[in-house]
Amino acid sequence: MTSDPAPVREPRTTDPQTSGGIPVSTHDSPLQTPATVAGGRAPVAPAQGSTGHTVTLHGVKSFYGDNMAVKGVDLEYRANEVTAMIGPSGCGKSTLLRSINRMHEEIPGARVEGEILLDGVDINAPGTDIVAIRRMIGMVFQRPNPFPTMSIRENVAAGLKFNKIKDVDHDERVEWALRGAGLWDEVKDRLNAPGVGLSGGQQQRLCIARTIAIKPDVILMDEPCSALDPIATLKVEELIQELKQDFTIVLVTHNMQQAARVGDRTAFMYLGDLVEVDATEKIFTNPSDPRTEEYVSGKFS
Ligand SMILES: Nc1ncnc2c1ncn2[C@@H]1O[C@H](COP(=O)(O)OP(=O)(O)OP(=O)(O)O)[C@@H](O)[C@H]1O
Repeated sequence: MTSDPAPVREPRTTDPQTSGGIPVSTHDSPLQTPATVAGGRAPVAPAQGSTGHTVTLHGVKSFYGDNMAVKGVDLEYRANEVTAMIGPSGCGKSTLLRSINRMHEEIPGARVEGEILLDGVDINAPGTDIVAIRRMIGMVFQRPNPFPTMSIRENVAAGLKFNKIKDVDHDERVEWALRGAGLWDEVKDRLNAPGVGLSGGQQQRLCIARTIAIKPDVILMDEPCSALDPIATLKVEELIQELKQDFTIVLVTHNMQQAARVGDRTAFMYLGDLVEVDATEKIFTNPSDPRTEEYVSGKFS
């Protein structure tokens, strides 16, 4: 992080009008359509005394056609925590992640069963506004994916434009997000330069800035460091630690050291099942299930 004050610590609960332009709704749930009003929303009420947001999974099953890739997961992603998701290749980590912001269903034949609750509100309820969900549940992908024709500034402001968030000063929000992503000092003198001109690690932090610019409640990260060198990885890991003060973070990673460094809790998945979730230290030193023990001790990968 830079020496600048971490802007992501801005108390978001006092800032409902600029909290991402998520729909204000006259419906029972702020996720319901039709509801898009630029710039503000009635926030999904967080637990009293908390600024954070919780995602709760009840019996979540994710299918590709007849193939059940996620086999009934019960799990709570707690506010202001990083939950690391680990497990061997193909165990369903990414599928579960994409189910949480309704990206899974974009794949033909794919569907989800069970309940996914954001602060108690079912994101799959009939009439739910998918755009609103993706605004509240942001995602950072494996490979940095800045928009190739856009400048650094435009990349960060893109989410504000797409979501028609007009009642905030875009330049201020761009600076806020870039500071929050620990990138401001490196790019403040070249905001109009192309985003793709940055290094891989900087591009990933740019994508994180783009994600936080619309102030989501939850950030899903799918192996965000897998394309980065160790120094850039460390920077992004430090950033994740900072961001959890304002966001609920789910981090899919193949890198067990990363889970140990960054995760408050770690969830181990195997063959589509959630085997266990616990404090990261417990998972790595004294897990409850022998399969977890075997995996974290490197007996299979
Ligand atoms: N688009 C798809 N169509 C059909 N099956 C898929 C698709 N994507 C994933 N799968 C299957 O779903 C299962 C879970 O895959 P997923 O990518 O979620 O696992 P993962 O744990 O994230 O793996 P990795 O660590 O290798 O990324 C696998 O059996 C995979 O083959």
